[in-house]
Amino acid sequence: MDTLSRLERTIAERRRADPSQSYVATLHAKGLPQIARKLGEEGVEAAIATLSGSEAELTGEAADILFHLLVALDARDIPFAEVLAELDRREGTSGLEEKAGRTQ
Ligand SMILES: N=c1c2ncn([C@@H]3O[C@H](COP(=O)(O)OP(=O)(O)OP(=O)(O)O)[C@@H](O)[C@H]3O)c2ncn1[C@@H]1O[C@H](COP(=O)(O)O)[C@@H](O)[C@H]1O
Repeated sequence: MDTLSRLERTIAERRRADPSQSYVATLHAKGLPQIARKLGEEGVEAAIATLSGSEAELTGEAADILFHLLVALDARDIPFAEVLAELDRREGTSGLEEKAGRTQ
């Protein structure tokens, strides 16, 4: 099992844990708005690190954003496999075609 799949499984397990013992459970106890807020914050922090952070800082922010994205997907009951399937669907199609399809 790969790293993201293992993390996805851990996050699903920790969802119902004691919030005093689990960061994932703490996020769930605070609700979907907090889960969405953390994902947004991590996105901004990753963007800032892209512009002005060290390689280590951007690597850390990238890990944070993947973690918080998996928490958000789990909270909405969307398997990560569905995201991968969507990427597979786009494979071989130019990003410009994809963009044009979305604006039609
Ligand atoms: N990969 C992660 C992971 N990455 C980042 N984080 C947490 O995400 C938060 C990042 O938010 P910030 O940088 O804003 O830090 P913060 O101010 O402490 O966060 P907030 O209090 O504002 O939420 C930090 O608290 C990190 O500890 C993670 N917490 C957990 N995991 C994984 O999830 C598993 C389950 O964790 P628990 O639910 O705690 O058992 C762990 O074993 C890890 O594998």
